[in-house]
Amino acid sequence: MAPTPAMSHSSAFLLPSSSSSSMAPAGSAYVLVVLNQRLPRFAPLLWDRAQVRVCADGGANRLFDDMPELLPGQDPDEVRARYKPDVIKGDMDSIRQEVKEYYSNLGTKIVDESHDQDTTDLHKCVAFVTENSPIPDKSNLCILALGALGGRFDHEMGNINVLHLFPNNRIILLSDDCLIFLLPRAHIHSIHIEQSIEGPHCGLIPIGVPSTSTTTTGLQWNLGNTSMSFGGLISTSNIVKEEDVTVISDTDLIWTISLRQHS
Ligand SMILES: Nc1ncnc2c1ncn2[C@@H]1O[C@H](COP(=O)(O)OP(=O)(O)OP(=O)(O)O)[C@@H](O)[C@H]1O
Ligand SMILES: Cc1ncc(C[n+]2csc(CCO)c2C)c(N)n1
Repeated sequence: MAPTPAMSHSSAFLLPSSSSSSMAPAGSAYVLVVLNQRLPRFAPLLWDRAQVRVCADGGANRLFDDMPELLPGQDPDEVRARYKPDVIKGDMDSIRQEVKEYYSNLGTKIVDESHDQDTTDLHKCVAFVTENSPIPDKSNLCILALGALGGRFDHEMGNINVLHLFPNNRIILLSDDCLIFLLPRAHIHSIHIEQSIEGPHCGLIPIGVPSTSTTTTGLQWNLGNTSMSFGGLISTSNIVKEEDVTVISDTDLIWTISLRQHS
């Protein structure tokens, strides 16, 4: 039998610049996707670490309005000119005209897909990144979606669906309060916990299909060859207990962990 492939995960991209281990994990190429919710406090930090920056439709309004507020004491016009997205993509029903013109005049590529009313703006942006982004080695790509959680429930579910639509891409959904990513089935997942910025609350959730066998280490309530399903057991309000958590499961699972508020 072929050995189970290993996959490691880390939130080191959220470590402050002063931290000794704050650099992106070796080789990761970050792409930022700004969604249409208030920018999280760490947006400027992740912007600087990203190689490509994309706004999903109304996300461009948030960049325009919120970035100067996150950087008080700096000239708002200079901030706006400095934080110029590479691409704005979506069905363009939420971006304000003045914002579209402003970034278009700065050279941002505008991709209007108003004809497609069957896929979300996040879906459109992830498709753009995986198909067209200038990053040469797509295997190192990690897409950080800002403002993906904590808002309208239909949007949150649409965002989680994007994780399942692109199971072979690393996509992390972020808000000020927590992050979420997919653990594709049949890998041994090793999740390094950055204790200064995340935890202790976490969850492992089988969205879509029940798991018949999930095994974990490093949690207060570990699973041992346990099945999970909606209507049965799902792991919420769990607690990380070790620096590394391992998960193996026969179906895709969602991993979520709380973000510390002082970070
Ligand atoms: N309240 C929210 N909660 C979570 N994600 C959101 C929320 N609002 C927007 N998003 C994300 O930002 C993307 C762009 O948002 P935008 O408001 O431009 O979309 P939209 O298609 O115009 O929404 P709708 O027409 O349903 O209001 C969405 O595709 C979604 O991924
Ligand atoms: C069954 C079904 N439900 C909802 C929509 C609407 N919808 C889904 S994604 C999207 C674009 C949002 O920018 C819109 C309008 C649909 N097409 N099909």
